[in-house]
Amino acid sequence: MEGVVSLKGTILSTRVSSQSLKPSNWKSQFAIRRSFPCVSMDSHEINPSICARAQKLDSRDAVTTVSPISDSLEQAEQALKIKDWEAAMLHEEIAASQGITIRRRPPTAPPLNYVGPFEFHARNEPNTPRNILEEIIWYKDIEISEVHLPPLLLKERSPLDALKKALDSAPPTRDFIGALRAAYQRTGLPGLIAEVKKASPSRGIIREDFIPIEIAKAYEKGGAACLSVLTDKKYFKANSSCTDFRLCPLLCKEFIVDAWQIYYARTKGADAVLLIAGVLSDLEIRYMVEICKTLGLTALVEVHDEREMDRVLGLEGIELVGINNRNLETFKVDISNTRKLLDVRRLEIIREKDIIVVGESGLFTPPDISYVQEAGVKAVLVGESLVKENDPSQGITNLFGRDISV
Ligand SMILES: O=P(O)(O)OC[C@@H](O)[C@@H](O)c1c[nH]c2ccccc12
Repeated sequence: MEGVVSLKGTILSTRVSSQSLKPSNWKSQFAIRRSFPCVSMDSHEINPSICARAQKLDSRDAVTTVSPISDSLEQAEQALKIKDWEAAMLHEEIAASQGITIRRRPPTAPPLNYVGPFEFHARNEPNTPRNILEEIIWYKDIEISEVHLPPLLLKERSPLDALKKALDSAPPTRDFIGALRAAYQRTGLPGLIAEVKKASPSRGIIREDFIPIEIAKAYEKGGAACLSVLTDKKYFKANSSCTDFRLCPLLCKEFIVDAWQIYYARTKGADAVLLIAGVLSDLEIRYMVEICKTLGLTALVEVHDEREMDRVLGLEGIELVGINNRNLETFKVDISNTRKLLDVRRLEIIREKDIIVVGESGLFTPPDISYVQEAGVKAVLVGESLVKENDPSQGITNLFGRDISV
């Protein structure tokens, strides 16, 4: 069985035999030291016993140095994978303590994406995703890191070092929030983030003749302040990575579970990325928002319920918050969700922190736009109602009840 392991920054291909793991001895075979290059764990955020385990088990983003006591690389690889899996289990504990119901990985066995002896792990009930968001998240992990996409794994085709190098010559990012503010001031209506998406798990194929660049151009002509491009291939049928149209500022709409994806999006022309609070812990959001800032990207942090909203409003450095009217676990859409989350107390925090709120999903008519605007949003994210129009540019005029391009 083929396996790949990165030791001391070198990518090495190894052959992993199904026999190579002996659970009783893998821990004693190797000394594993890890360091935390950029994450500091605030002990006040996490309960002390978790914190103690965190120090023991370390973080998924840690840099790993392995000193093989025996000369078997295969066993080193297995030890690393088990360690990683243990750390992921710790993550689940932290996430659960913050009310996150989406499990990042199957709970009762190492995830499907692990090769080697774990490939025969049981497909029992807890290892079946409970809803579509969980399924997407589990698959995303496989897609970016472990699954064998020919000829190489996605992450290994573009390792972080290569992405960082590519960024040295990348054009600067454009001001996503600035564009939304300017549109709001110019039109008196919420700034439009117009979404380029071919399909979704809830709606199926939305548009058959789907040419992203044509749709993007029509959006810009119709007065969109920013674009959003869905890049998930399996569930949203995207046919490109975050295409850099070089039109208005661009949001790369991905299910981000790994900081590597942020770098990748930046090299593909993104000016902003989506962070979903229902999937990411507070620490991860803070960490990823910091990465975004160093890369000049805007983070749109998406919430769906009150608990997520309060978590996100309590974090430092948040500038753009999206309220998704669609429950990604059930697909139910209800635009009154925007109003429900924007009560007087939260609106006050939003004003104090100078946060822009984006109303997302299920917006089809001028009354829908007025409704979320009155609730307090200064921007909207709209896909389906525009994509399915023959002329998406005219779709924008219909949506706002007037031509917002002038
Ligand atoms: O097509 P709609 O209902 O106008 O929705 C657009 C956008 O809000 C939706 O695509 C979306 C919002 N958040 C997401 C997170 C992942 C995938 C998709 C989304």
